Amino acid sequence: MKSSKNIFSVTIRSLSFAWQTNRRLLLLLIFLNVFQGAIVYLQFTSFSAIVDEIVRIKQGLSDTTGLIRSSVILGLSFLVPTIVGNVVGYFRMKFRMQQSVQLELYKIDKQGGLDIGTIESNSYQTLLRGAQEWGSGAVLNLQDFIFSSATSFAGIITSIGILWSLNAWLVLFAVLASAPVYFFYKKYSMEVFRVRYLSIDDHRVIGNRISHFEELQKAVDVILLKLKTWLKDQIRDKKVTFNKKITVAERKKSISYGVLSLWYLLFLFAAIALMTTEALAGTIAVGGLLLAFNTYTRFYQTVNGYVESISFTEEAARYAARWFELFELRPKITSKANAQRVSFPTPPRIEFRNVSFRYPNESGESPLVLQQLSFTIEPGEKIAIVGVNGSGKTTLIKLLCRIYDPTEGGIFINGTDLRDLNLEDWQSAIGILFQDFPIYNLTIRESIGVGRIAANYDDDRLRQAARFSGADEFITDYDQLIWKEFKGGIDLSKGQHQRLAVARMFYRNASITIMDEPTASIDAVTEEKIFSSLESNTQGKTVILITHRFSTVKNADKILLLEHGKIIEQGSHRQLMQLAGKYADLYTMQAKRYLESE
Ligand SMILES: Nc1ncnc2c1ncn2[C@@H]1O[C@H](COP(=O)(O)OP(=O)(O)OP(=O)(O)O)[C@@H](O)[C@H]1O
Repeated sequence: MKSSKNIFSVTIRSLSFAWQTNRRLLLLLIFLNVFQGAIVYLQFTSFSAIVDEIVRIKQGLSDTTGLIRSSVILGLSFLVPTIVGNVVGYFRMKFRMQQSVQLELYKIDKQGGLDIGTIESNSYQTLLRGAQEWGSGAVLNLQDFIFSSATSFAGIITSIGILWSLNAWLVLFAVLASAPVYFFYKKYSMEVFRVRYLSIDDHRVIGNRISHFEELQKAVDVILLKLKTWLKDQIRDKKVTFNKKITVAERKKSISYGVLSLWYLLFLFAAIALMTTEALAGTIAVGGLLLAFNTYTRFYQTVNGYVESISFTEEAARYAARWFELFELRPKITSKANAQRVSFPTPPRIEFRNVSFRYPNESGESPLVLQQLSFTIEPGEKIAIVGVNGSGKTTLIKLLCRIYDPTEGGIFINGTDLRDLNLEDWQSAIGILFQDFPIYNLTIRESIGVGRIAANYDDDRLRQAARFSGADEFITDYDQLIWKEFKGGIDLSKGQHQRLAVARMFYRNASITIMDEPTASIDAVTEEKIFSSLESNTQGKTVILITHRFSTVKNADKILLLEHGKIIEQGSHRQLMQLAGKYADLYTMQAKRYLESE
């Protein structure tokens, strides 16, 4: 019941999506499918008319006029569906392709507008995996179901009409013969289906294990760590278990179908007995007998086919529902309706006032990762944030970029609460390089240029950014594609990728530049070069640097030391060293290790 409700509501939504994107084609297809469902019965009626005409001619009761007319109709009843079938095939293909593009674009549109909190939530990820399982095919299959329903309904109604006109008992027999079909499909066909789809996780594991033999990085470990047998055993075990389950389900299905066929035959015999008795009594002609038999068997086939498609569609509906749930998601971090439009050609004053934060968590309250943070960043200041792993450094800058909003307290930009500023305006004033930055499979020009698309890949600006980051040392051609799988594409080392990412930040040239471990994979010489470029080219701009290398923070105007989400010390390097607290300890420890290793 629940699944029928689900299939119904999701099918209506897929219909409404199709209606919004191409209603003309949708209506045309529904009409043509209804036509296809009904026209086949014209073949049966005209054929039975031919038989009756022949009998009458033989008995000398008629001339050939009726025979010729019925023959022409029979010919047309074969010709027209063939033509219509081809037309329907073409339009269905066109419709499917159009819908598939529309669905993907609509999904991207929705996903692109979401906030990070939603994207990283478990429920969103589950939803996404569900939607990806069948891809847009899940929704397209539902739309196909609408068309096949049109054909089936037209067929069922026409055949009931014909059977009724011949003998009302035939309708009862046909309905009773078909009645258990749904139950059998639901129980046994779906069982096979369910085994397949419940094994999706196992198939995922199999796919993952196979990937160890196919992907270069993993294949290296397979050879060096001798993982072949270990992986092969896992693949075999999963496959054998799956095969056993599917064999059991298939066996049950074929036995149940045997029982179903016997039930059908029972009513078929009853129908044949009824009709032959009538034919012998002369209440119906031989043609009528033929028509009854053809219509009766066709009715059963149509119901059978339709029920099978319902079972399949119920499964598709489950996945299609994920698509529609995705479409309904709304970002939680948005601009207020009356948000203040701003632009920051020069950096603003930033103030954190008693900011506390916990990550959104669907399964209960997560711990506070930032607690009562209060500090200011004056325009043009160079700030460094240091602290051990997990102390909250990255989280702090995520709040500043308004990827999340504080749980308590507020961030004030030139005195205005960040939540009252236009989100896009604020984010376009910031350039941020995260430690796990993305690698773009683009050309070098694009890979740097995406830092500010609006600057339109300005050549001088690109070259300057590459020089500042040290990326110019390995760039020979700005149109070189960084994608090894493509012909002529190249791969870069981790550090080279990071240099490009830093170049992207220089190219962005934002009023507030934030860099989270920007030189983690970069050699010492280039690191030095990047920091001196940063110093000389960000005059008057605010720079926030997160790092574990204390040697790189000495020149910062202000250093914040975080521990367990709290600022435990803040000040310049000199002030903190004089304080002789935790910062001084950490700095001295690192410096000592350098000196010892010399
Ligand atoms: N998306 C998230 N959801 C839930 N908790 C998170 C998330 N990201 C980070 N945390 C938690 O918040 C705390 C602070 O993490 P954060 O990444 O800010 O630390 P960090 O100081 O930048 O660490 P590192 O030096 O390792 O980069 C950690 O305990 C971490 O587990």
